Formats: sequence, structure tokens, C-alpha cells
Amino acid sequence: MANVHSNLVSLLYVFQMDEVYSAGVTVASALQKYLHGSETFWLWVTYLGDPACVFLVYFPLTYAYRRRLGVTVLWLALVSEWLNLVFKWFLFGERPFWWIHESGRHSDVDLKQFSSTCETGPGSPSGHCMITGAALWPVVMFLSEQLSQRGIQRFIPIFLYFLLMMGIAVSRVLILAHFPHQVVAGIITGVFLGNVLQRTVPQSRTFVFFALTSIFLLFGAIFMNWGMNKSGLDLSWSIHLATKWCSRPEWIHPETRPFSSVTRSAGNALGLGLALHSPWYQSLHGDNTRSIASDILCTELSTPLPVPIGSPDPVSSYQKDAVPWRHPQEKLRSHNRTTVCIIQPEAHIHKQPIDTFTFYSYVANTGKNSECCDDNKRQDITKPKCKHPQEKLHCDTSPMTVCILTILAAASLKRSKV
Ligand SMILES: O=P(O)(O)OC[C@H]1O[C@@H](O)[C@H](O)[C@@H](O)[C@@H]1O
Repeated sequence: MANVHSNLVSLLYVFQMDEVYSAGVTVASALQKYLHGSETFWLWVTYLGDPACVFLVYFPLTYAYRRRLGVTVLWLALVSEWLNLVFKWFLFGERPFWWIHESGRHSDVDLKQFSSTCETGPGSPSGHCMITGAALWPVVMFLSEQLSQRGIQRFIPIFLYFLLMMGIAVSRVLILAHFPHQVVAGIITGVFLGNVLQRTVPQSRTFVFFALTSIFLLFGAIFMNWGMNKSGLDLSWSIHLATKWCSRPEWIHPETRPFSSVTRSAGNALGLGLALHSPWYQSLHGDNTRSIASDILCTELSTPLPVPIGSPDPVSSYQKDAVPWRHPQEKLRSHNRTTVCIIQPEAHIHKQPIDTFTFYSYVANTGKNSECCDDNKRQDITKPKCKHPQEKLHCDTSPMTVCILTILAAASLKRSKV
């Protein structure tokens, strides 16, 4: 009886969600129609809302202005980015660019995809709205406090904040990355988190606190992922749908995969600890320009920490007209053997090289190009990693980063006699 009841509830839920998604598609279709011609502008707005922008642009800028404010922005960004992923794993939100195909609605509407459309994570709530919204909230509060003597002017930062948030929301719906209710949920959650978390910023905590936070974020997500997989939930469902319905394989970016954001949050927590505690950083403190430079460097260095995001080797750097090829079943026959398909497959049509991960996923999910390679059209490039000087640089990044961070951490611990 309980089973029948829960089945009825989930049926009702699916039915209602389909109604909501359907209404969302109508809104997206209207936006694409009325905002036709200004797509480049909206792609820029989407870029302004990208969580990556918080780490690489908003954080250094606010830090240069007020050290405390900068640290608050970074802390809020990394905590809300992690929470956003957890919400997404539990809420299973669809994205319009794949939902219209899966539901069969694509024949009723004429909708276009863009270069930023093909996000590979679940859609609910919007990370652009939630993470950027949370991270910028303390900036808004700070600015309106500064203007508190000037009467009505103190509302200008709040007005500009909501204008930006609305713009980001519209851009996400327009490019089919989100349904309207997902961006609204993102803004509400972002404002709420910004408000609550700004009171918990660990400005004067030890390096060990940041190291433990980093470990918690990384392993907490891995453990959660493992637990959900064990209980039968396939958390890569969104990656499969995104690669299946993205209209161009080169628009699927590995860095949008859910686990990339975990490594970024964990890396930034560690980077923040190092920035606040390393003697190297302390010696630069006081000189604003160099402080900013060292800050950006710390963030940049910590970003590619443990990076389980698939094959790193860019295709085009050593053989422009070839795409690495490995048939999913080929794995059974030849371990660690990568071959290059001399006939340029799908990527050639779009005149743009694509990376190995994207290509594998595209083939695995769409079944396209499966006839591309036969044995005499392949060139064996066993152990291709770091073959080209440019690739070497790329491949060497992670060990180098770990090495530098370890030295800095050791020096910092020695100095503080922990
Ligand atoms: O949920 P949204 O708005 O698509 O945004 C989330 C993702 O946006 C991507 O572009 C980022 O690279 C990810 O790290 C982030 O998690």
C-alpha cells in the first residue's frame, strides 16, 4: 500500500514538473524571439554570472579594495558552489536543451542552442544565480552601508545587484541552460546564503582549518557521490543527456562537469588558507599590487588540484586533422591504448578540434561515428600524453602545483611552529 502511494506521489510529481517545464519552454521560446539579434550581449551577461568569474574577477577586485571583503567573497563562493552541487545531485533538475528532445516538445518549438548552453550538470537550482548571487551579496551590503548617509542612494547597489541577477536569469533561460523556476530558486537561495554565510567567514582561522575544510569539501562530495551510486542513483545521467542532445560536440565543456566545481571549491579553500598564512604571502602583504598578484596566483595554483576530470590532452596540438579514437568496446581489447583516427569525424564538420573526453562522450551517447575507424585507418599513438611541448606544459601542471603548495604549506607550518 505504501509502495502504491509513493508511486502515485512520484507520478504526480513528474506530471506537475512536466507542466512547469512546458511553461518554461514557452518562456524561453518567447525570449529567443523577442531578444533575437542581441544574443552576443546575453552571452556576455551569462559570462558575468559564471561562478568562475567570481574566483577570477570579483574576488581579486574586492580584495584589492578591502582585504576582509575579498576574503568574504571567496569564502561565500566556495561554500555556495559546493552546496549548489549537493542541491543539484538531490533535486535532479532537467535542462531545457535536452528536455525538449526527451519530452518530444522540440517539434512544437524552434529553439536555438549557443556556445554556453551545454552544461553537463543537473539544472536545479541555477549555479550562476546562486553562487554569484551569494558571493556578491556582501559586496552590495558593504556598498550600501558606505552610502548610508546619502539617503536614497544607499539603495543603488541593491538595485544594481538585482538588475544583474535578473540579467543573468534571463540569459540562462534564453540560451536554454535553465528553466525560469530554476533561476528564481537560484537567486532566492543565493541571497539567503549570502546573508547567512557572511557572518561565518573564517577571517582569523589557522591554516589547519582551511586544510581540513578543503579535505571535507573534496571527500564529502566523493563520499556522497559514492553513497548515491551505491544506492542505485546514476549521478552521471545529466552528462549523458547533455552529450546526447548538445547540437555541437565542441560546446560540451569538461569544466562544467559536476566534479570540476568540487575540485575548484576544495582547491580554493586550500589556496585561501595558504594565502592568509604562508610566510611568502605575508612578506608581500602591504604592497597592494603584489598582494593582488600573489592572490590570483594562489587561486590559480590551487584551482587545478586533484583533477579527476578525464583526459587532459588537447587533440589539436600535435595533429590538427586527427581526433583520438577509442571505441567504448575497444577498452576490453586493448588497455591504455589510444589510437588516432586519420579520417576526421564529426568535429571536422564544425571546423573545430574537440578534446578527447568530449569526443568519447559524444560517440558513446549518440552512437555517431561508430563506423569511423577501422584498423587500417588508425595510427597507433600509444602513450600520447605529453608528446607535444604544449601538452607537456599542460600535463605537468598538477604535479608542479602540488609540489609548490606542499613547499608553501611546509614553510608556513614550520614558521608558525605547528
Ligand atoms: O547551474 P548553472 O547556472 O548552469 O551553473 C553551474 C556551472 O556553471 C559552469 O559554467 C561552471 O563552470 C560550473 O562550475 C558551475 O557549477
